[in-house]
Amino acid sequence: MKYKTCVSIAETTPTKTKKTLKIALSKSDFVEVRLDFLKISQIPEALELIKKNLNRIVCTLRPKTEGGKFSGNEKERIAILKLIAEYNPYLLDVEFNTLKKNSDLVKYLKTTKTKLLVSWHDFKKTPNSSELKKKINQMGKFSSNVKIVSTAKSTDDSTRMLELYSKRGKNNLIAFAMGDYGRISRILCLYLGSPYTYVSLGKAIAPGQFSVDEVKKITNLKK
Ligand SMILES: O=C1C[C@@](O)(C(=O)O)C[C@@H](O)[C@@H]1O
Repeated sequence: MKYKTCVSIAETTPTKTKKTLKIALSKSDFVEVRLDFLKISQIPEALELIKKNLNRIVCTLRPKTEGGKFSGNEKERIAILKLIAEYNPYLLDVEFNTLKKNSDLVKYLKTTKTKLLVSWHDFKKTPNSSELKKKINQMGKFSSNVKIVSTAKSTDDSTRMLELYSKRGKNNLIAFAMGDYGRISRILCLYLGSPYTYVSLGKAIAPGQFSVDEVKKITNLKK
């Protein structure tokens, strides 16, 4: 069994994105390109530069309200999400809150072949089990690829996120917690069925992220 990684990259120019992507792809199964770190005008160029590798790329365009850096307005973000969908990446990450508010976008994405990863983050805490389960059920209405990420303030918070794997039904679930207390869940999620875990190339872009080398060392202990 191979435990898979997804390196998150967050560069600020299309050229740097391409360069870092090459390194990331040589070390990791998948790469998440955080397109929200680019200026709006640079995103089409970046997509052209990386299109050859999009079958291993998760595209993310996170708004500021969800912890991202996208600098434009929501109308612009929706238009760019539609553009990204045309490139048919391995997965297109779209927030649950965005999908709930934009039935037009949901309809449009259905007309493309793009596989959607519906995501939800809590940057402050880990909700209780029943809230988490309810959330997953609601998210599953948009896609069978579901990602739910919380912030752990205790080991118990982290465990609660991992318990979700026994309730995932038919969903491809990615569930773990950010923060120091969540670090263990970034590894254990792999052993519970997560398709991959998010890692960095060295500098963490989210609280508690391991580097790709660290995760490889750990997962190679058990083959
Ligand atoms: O949702 C996630 C997970 C993440 O926040 C992490 O904690 O590793 C990193 C983000 O780039 C990605 O979109």
